[in-house]
Formats: sequence, C-alpha cells, structure tokens
Amino acid sequence: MSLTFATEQQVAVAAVRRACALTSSVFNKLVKNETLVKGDKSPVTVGDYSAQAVINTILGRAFPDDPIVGEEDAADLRVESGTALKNRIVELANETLVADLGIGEMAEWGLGPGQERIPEELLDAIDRGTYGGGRTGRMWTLDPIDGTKGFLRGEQYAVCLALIIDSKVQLGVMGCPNLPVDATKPDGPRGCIFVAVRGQGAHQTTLTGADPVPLQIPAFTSETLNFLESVEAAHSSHSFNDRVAELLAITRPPTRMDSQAKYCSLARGDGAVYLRMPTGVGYLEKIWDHAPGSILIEEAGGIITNSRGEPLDFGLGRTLGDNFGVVAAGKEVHSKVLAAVMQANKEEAEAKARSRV
Ligand SMILES: Nc1ncnc2c1ncn2[C@@H]1O[C@H](COP(=O)(O)O)[C@@H](O)[C@H]1OP(=O)(O)O
Ligand SMILES: [Mg+2]
Ligand SMILES: [Mg+2]
Ligand SMILES: [Mg+2]
Repeated sequence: MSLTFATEQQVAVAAVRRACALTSSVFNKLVKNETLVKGDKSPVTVGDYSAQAVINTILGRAFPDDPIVGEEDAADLRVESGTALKNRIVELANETLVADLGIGEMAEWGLGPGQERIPEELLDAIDRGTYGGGRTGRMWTLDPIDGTKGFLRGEQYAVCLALIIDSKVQLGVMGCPNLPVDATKPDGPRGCIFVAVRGQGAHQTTLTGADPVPLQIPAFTSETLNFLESVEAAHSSHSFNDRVAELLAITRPPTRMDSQAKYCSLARGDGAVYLRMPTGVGYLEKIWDHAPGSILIEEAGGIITNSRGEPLDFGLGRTLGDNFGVVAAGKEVHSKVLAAVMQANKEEAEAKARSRV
C-alpha cells in the first residue's frame, strides 16, 4: 500500500469509469421487465448488479485481500426465478470487462479482450460486497448506482466508491454520467468523474479521464447561498430545510437532485449547502451513501458533520448508526448552517412538547 494511494486511485477510477459506461448503456437499453423489486421496494435494476459485478471483479483482482461493503448481493440471482436477469447481468458485465484498455488501465486487473468471466465468478464478485464493515482495517465501500430513482428518470445518479482505512475515508471516486461538465452550461457536455485523496485535494475529469480541474468550494454571500437537497421527499425532510433556509434568510430556491451528485455539485460550488435531515421513519444512512462524498467535501475545503456538529462515523458497520442527518458546506457557511439547524431542531422539539400538553 502506497501512502499516496496512487494505484488505488488508478484502479478505482478505472472501475468507476467502466461501471459508468455500463450504466449508461443499460439506461439506453432499459426495458421495464428488467427491473426487480427488492424487499425494500426500491427499484433495483440490472444496472445495480452488473455495475457491482464489474467493480468488485476489478477490485478483487487488484486488491484480493480487501473486503468490500457493497449495497447489493447476488441472492436474488442465485435462484431459479433470477435466471433471466442473471444472464443479462453476465452478458453486460462481460461486455464491460472485455472492452479495450483505456488511459491508466492494466490487463492484470482482469480488463481487456479475452477476460470474460463465467457466471459463478460474477455472482461471487457481487457477493464480495457483503462485508459488514467495522472500526479497524482496510475496506472499500461501493454503491454501484446511487440514486436509482434519478437513474430511472434519466436524471442524476452516481457510481460511488471509497477506500476506508481504520474508519477514515482515504480515497473517494464518483462517476456522474448525467452531470453537466460545467453547471453553467446545462445543455453542454455531460459526464464527470470526481476524485478525492486524503491530503491531496479533489479534482474532476471527464468520463474518459480528460481535462482534470481541481475543486475548491468557493465563498458564498448571503445572496448567493442556496441548498442542495434530495428530489425524493421521503429521503430527507424538505420542510426542515425550508425552515433552516428561512432562519438564514436564504432567498434562492433549493436545487433538487438525486444521489451523491449533490456532494459533487457542492464541491465545485454549484450549490452552497447539502442538508439531509431524517424524515423520522427510523432510516439509517449507509456508509456507501456518504463515504466518497464526505472526502470530496473535505478535500475541496469544506466541512461535513451530522446535525450535532459531530463527524460522520464510518467505523460502525454498514450504516452510520443513529441518524442525526448530514450537514455539508464550505468552512464559513458550515458553522452558520449548523447554528440554524440546531435552532430549527430546538423549535421542532418545543413544538412537539407543546403538542403533548
Ligand atoms: N427513508 C430514507 N431516508 C433516507 N434515505 C433513503 C431512504 N430510503 C432510501 N434512501 C436512500 O437515499 C439515497 C438517495 O438519496 P437521494 O434521494 O438524496 O438521492 C439512496 O441511497 C437511497 O437508498 P437506496 O439506494 O436503497 O434506494
Ligand atoms: Mg438501492
Ligand atoms: Mg445509495
Ligand atoms: Mg444504490
């Protein structure tokens, strides 16, 4: 393991880039009967499974000893009723793995012509993602498609991969195939990869790895402040954000966007604050939904905490534990937002107490 994580970065970027090519092609070919419904009712597509198969295959070859905390598992593909889906996933994953080598890619990672896997190897690769996480050791965390709802709507989604060592995120790579390269040109070219390495900063490239641009969260004035928030009202409280915006006298409307693309947008200054407060249904946030985004924000000069001002804890297992939300912003803005979040929380608690008497 090198201290600069140069190889890890190269492998992670290659894995995310290939997965982005796959998910884009799945979207273009997507037909309804290729969408499964998982126990949690979230739309799980053929894209989730095949992207996880591709990324875990590459990680497994490059770093055979590293465990992976991934969102998906192959259980539904190992039963008779999953055969058609499995065949489609095997075909797509292999198509992606055997594509010609791109910039910085190596055949020894199992990439390039002639590197097809048998179905069992690909299902096992998906199941490399079942690691439970924990306080110590080196591990990857993967969300093959974050923002499945955005993906299915043809809007924002992200392929998200991070390396965690002893509970601390050291490397984050996110691919956003539908994100405009330049937010001021929404109709311009789309597709970006975001990379952050602990102590080495953050940058954005195109999906092919071209045109690297360093990322630094800019300063915002009270007139330019605005929020980035989920599209889905079930995923974070829109009304809470409205109250915080009111307390901060924010006049610009929030930008609603699915997935960790919100972290990417924040890191390059498209929006000023990412606020994600629980909706009160007991949902626990997963580490793969925040690990790469959190290092991107920190390396772009920002701060990310929960609503109590504490750092997110990536050492608790597959989840972040008790859900106190997420507050991410540039350094100066973060403290102001946190104070307003605490004020809005206090008001909510007081209103609840009043309704009880
Ligand atoms: N009740 C919930 N509260 C918060 N996040 C949720 C909830 N249900 C699902 N999610 C997760 O929110 C993330 C997307 O967030 P956003 O709406 O900001 O794009 C997804 O990872 C999604 O998980 P999943 O991938 O299992 O669907
Ligand atoms: Mg999901
Ligand atoms: Mg997710
Ligand atoms: Mg997902």
